[in-house]
Amino acid sequence: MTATLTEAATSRFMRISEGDIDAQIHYNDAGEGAETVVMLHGSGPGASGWANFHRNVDAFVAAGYRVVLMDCLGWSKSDPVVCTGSRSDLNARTLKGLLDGLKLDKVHIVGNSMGGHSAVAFALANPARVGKLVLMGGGTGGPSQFVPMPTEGIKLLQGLYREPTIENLKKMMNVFVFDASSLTEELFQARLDNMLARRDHLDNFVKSLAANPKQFPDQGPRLGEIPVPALVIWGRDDRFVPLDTGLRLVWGMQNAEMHIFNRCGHWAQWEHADKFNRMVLDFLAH
Ligand SMILES: O=C(O)CCC(=O)/C=C/C=C(\O)C(=O)O
Repeated sequence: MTATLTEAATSRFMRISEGDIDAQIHYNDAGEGAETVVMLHGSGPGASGWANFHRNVDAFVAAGYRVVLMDCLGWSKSDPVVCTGSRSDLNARTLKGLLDGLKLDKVHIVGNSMGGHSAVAFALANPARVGKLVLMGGGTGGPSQFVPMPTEGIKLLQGLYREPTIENLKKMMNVFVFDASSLTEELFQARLDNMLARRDHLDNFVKSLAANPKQFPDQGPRLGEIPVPALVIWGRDDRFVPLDTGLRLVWGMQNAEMHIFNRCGHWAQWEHADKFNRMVLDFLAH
């Protein structure tokens, strides 16, 4: 039986020099498999690889994968940044620097929300380095055709960056998931602690938005360049990035399929962790 992994035991740092990036990156590294799965977190205040994927790491390591959770610049224990261009491209360049440092030629990528946007940017810039893609609630196939943008969830997220209070955090997280009764005081507190530990990250996100409100440009016109197998996973009740933007990804990519969970918000990997883990592991293996 595999022992439960901890954030502290898997925590690592690396200095990265990649183009205009010269920064220290934090990541978690677990397992020793021949194939590696990189997991990329979303853009909420206090997000991190571990916060987003703590219900998934064990299952992937137990299935024989090495799992790397990269904390993007501007989140968690990675260096601060003000991003005035495409944050998807910035994250993709950072990931390239990390993979070069780890001497990993090819990886599978699981991206949550902003992580999905960044995974698509990485696949477009480094096509030979991606095995399979799993995109959950993200990928930037363009704006929703049905839901006013920015969505209710994104407005709450930006409000929380501007005023990082427990009240605003609860408002955002209640919209995050389908079943808000699954959110515990312990989870709120952990997220609040993460957020307030790095006020510089919060301030920098607000400055980045002021400099460039379109941090995640539409990659829709280039989706057809992506040939690798892609599994698109969405929550029917996603109030951050609406379901129809997921359909556009399946429409655009050469080799994509989609699974929609009902009774599921923006965090499928957490709300439906067991089924998510089984489905993604099956997709990676076949
Ligand atoms: O603005 C977008 O399109 C992306 C929004 C996003 O990444 C939100 C993610 C939130 C989390 O996953 C989180 O805070 O844990």
